[in-house]
Amino acid sequence: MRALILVMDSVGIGGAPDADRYGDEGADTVGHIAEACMAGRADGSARKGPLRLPNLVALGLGEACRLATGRVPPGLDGQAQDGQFGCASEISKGKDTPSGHWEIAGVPVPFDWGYFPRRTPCFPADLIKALCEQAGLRGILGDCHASGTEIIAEFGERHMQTGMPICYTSADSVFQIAAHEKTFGLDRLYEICLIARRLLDPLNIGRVIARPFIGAGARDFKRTAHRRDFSVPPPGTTMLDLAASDGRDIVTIGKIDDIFAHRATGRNLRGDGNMALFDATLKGLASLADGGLLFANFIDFDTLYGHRRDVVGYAAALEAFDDRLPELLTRLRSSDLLIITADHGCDPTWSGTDHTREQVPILAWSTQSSSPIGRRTGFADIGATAARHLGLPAALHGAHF
Ligand SMILES: O=P(O)(O)O[C@H]1O[C@H](CO)[C@@H](O)[C@H]1O
Ligand SMILES: [Mn+2]
Ligand SMILES: [Mn+2]
Repeated sequence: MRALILVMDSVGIGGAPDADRYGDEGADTVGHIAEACMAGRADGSARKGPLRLPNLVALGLGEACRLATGRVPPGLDGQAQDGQFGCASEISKGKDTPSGHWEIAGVPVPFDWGYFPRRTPCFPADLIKALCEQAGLRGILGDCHASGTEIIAEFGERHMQTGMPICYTSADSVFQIAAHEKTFGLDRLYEICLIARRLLDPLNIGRVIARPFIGAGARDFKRTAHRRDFSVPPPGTTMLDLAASDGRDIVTIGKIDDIFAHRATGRNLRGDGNMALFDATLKGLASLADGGLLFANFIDFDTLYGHRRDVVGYAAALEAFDDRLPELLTRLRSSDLLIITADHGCDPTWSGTDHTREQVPILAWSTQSSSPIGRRTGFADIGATAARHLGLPAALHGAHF
């Protein structure tokens, strides 16, 4: 008996009841990608034609979309055959990665994060002064809201010439630092991130993110897999904490350990990209002890395609993930529970480059019959269900389905 939670980062399915408060009314990551595919607007070298997700549809993705928005996205019709499906809206106010993951694990965020204003410079002058003094920097570049790939194209060469790191933010509660892996150095980048982390605690900033990149010039800069997130710890007892206190085996895949500030994150397996992360998931599952929990994050949907507003890439990534699912399903035991979900949306057809407030799918594979999941308020029901499956005490939030 084991429990697996797979988070497809940013794979929202529309219909968040409070989307208008975020300027996201109508945003629908899966729905809009499926529409673009059906209309022939997502044909490229990586893929063509209507969106094909037969395994996710068999797990109930199309039906979950119908619950969230009232309609099945084109190409995703089909009954759920392999499990129960549902959708959930988020309680936490932030539409960011930690808020979504912590809420899944039973800890909605009860406070407002600190954010930086949408103006340049966006960071408080005394913060940057302290950072430069403590880190021995002569200054920073950026100091604005930006897309991470665009800002390294803009400032990367100047960064290489001057040694000043590129600092930027987004609609999330983040302080991101981009620097060249070779000329600036990875260790030095992590070191200044830790200094920034301490300085940003009083401002209630959720994450400092190291964004290393390589390349000789603006045309070939490429971000590397050495990204690190320096998160504040979750503000309550998560299902990971409960599993760890009970001595359970825990395997985390990808950036889950960073998201939970390395608290009760067990053995962590990483991989560069969704396919490597899927390999790591299979490997982690093979070694997962009975009664254990595997918690995985698949980041490419969000970072490579959602934020880049790349519909073709996003559709291809969904299809590639779907393609791998049978490998996982055949490795499950009849006593296991698998839940596939998401942490927020990042509609690649939406304006800007930020996340979108959306509901998330809940696709649960289990041979034990259970009642329909339906529309849930709060992602915490996901963790509550996994905890109950494992016979763990319930976290403070969430009701099992
Ligand atoms: O544009 P990039 O650097 O990918 O940044 C994105 O990644 C950050 C963390 O997930 C978000 O805050 C978003 O802005
Ligand atoms: Mn995310
Ligand atoms: Mn993101």
